[in-house]
Amino acid sequence: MALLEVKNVNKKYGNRAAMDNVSFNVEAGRIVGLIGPNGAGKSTTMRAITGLMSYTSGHILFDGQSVTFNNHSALDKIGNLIEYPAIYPNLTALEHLKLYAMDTKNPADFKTLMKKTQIDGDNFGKRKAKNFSLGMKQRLGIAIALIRNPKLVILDEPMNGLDPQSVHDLRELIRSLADGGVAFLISSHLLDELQKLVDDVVIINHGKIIQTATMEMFFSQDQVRWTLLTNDNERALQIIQEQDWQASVDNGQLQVSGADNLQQVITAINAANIQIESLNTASGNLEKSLLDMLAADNQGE
Ligand SMILES: Nc1ncnc2c1ncn2[C@@H]1O[C@H](COP(=O)(O)OP(=O)(O)OP(=O)(O)O)[C@@H](O)[C@H]1O
Repeated sequence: MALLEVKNVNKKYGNRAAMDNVSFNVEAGRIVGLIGPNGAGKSTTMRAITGLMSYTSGHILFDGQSVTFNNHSALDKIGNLIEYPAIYPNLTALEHLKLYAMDTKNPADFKTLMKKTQIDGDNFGKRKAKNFSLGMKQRLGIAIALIRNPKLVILDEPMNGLDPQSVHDLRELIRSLADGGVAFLISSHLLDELQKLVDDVVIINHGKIIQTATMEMFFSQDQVRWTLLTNDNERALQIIQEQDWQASVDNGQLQVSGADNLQQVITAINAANIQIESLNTASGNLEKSLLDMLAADNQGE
């Protein structure tokens, strides 16, 4: 059984469906990216899972227990950074943890938690939160989310406003916590960053889930495999299409897919006396794949 099961959940604001038959699972220890354009329904979905909001129909099961607006018992095992926890300017990191642990029966060991979330270094110590950088506050927020030893942590746009080093540190932190068995559901607009982090993607558009896949599956559907620059792209395009492979010219580069291997492509182009000036194996690009998928979904409406 999945750790989190969201099944056929609907949520309406007036006549407008913010969640339209939303279904997806989160397995233990997986990092799942909830991705979609502005207004797609990401925050609404996250709020429903944390019991912060009622939903019209469907069900949400966490660790086998039902989560609704009126039933929060499962929530002891879900940490979240949706409604940002209050950070008190005059308290240190440790004082925050003590405060947030007050209503918790078995809080995480503070020392271990501080080490895990890297809020134990010289930078923290006796410093008060008013002197923390955004990245430090973000790590403290995650530490607070982890105080109940949750099995799932939900993070809404956790990388917003962070500098590249802090984004990198946060990514490493999330990965190490997931390796320790904590599952994550993360929304972010920073798709390059998300791509480096997540195991699974759930794509939402206009309140509907349009795809759920592992990151690997997602990119195996991404057809572009090689990018080539030749001294005669138009002719090379023709040659490739004659072989029944797929090709297009994009930004002055040939995008090729469908051949069994790169050598076949090179051989065919060389045989036509066309010079290859550069070539790259295209790695999957979440942003491009997502934009293509949304364009197709929006067109189908
Ligand atoms: N309290 C509310 N009352 C009425 N409509 C709402 C409310 N909250 C959200 N909506 C609408 O529901 C839809 C989904 O909003 P939601 O905030 O979940 O999207 P999102 O994917 O999180 O967007 P963003 O990336 O911009 O935060 C949007 O059309 C939004 O305008």
